[in-house]
Amino acid sequence: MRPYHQIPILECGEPLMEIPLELFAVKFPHPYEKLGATYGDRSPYYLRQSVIENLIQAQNYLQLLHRNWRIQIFDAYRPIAVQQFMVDYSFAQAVQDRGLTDVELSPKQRQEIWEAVYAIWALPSLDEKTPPPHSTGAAVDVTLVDDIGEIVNMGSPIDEMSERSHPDYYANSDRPEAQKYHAHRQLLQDVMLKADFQRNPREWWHFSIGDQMWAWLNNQSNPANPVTARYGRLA
Ligand SMILES: C[C@@H](N)C(=O)N[C@H](C)C(=O)O
Ligand SMILES: [Zn+2]
Repeated sequence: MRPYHQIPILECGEPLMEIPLELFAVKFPHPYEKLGATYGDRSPYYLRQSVIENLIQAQNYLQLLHRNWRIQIFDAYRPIAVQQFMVDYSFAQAVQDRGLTDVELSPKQRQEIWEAVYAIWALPSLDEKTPPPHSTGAAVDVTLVDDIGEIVNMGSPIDEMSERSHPDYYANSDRPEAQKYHAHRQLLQDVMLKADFQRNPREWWHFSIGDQMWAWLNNQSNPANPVTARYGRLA
């Protein structure tokens, strides 16, 4: 259980729709499809209708500051089966990165790796009260591309299982490079928050509106006006 799972969900029934990809930059081929994840009759480029509207707003704010920059969509809707696929993939990858195989893992090593996996991935829970954020169609993983179509350097890749994924990892550095990464992360956060998204406190790239994490973060900063989640699990 994460703290945001205490938030009640009052599903509003808003449809899941295809993101108008021509308006944004898009990570292609999709990183999880490339690994073999399957989406049935939907694709990872779906979100709830008003989440798409807010994402367009965020990009409009961005373009007031940098006329030809765009939000790049890395991932959006994720069925529970894909959440499970990515959790299993990330565990296997972490085992391999340590130069080990599954059968060689001690119970302590196994536990450490699962902790690292679940530090950035949500549990693929089938309980309707604790849906993984992307399975609600309310969460999106994004970065920025500049006017020549280059990905803006945020100082670490999306989905890296390390401290560098923390939004403020570079906040207090004296290194000019690090200060630039932090400024880029702040710019992404500023335009997304201006369009009412909230950012996952553990990941510089993950934003959502209307799910439990969003409601919990809103309630942390504005306890006098508590909100509930309006989007629950879709698949
Ligand atoms: C790991 C990243 N892509 C992500 O989406 N993390 C959140 C917490 C999730 O799994 O919902
Ligand atoms: Zn995410």
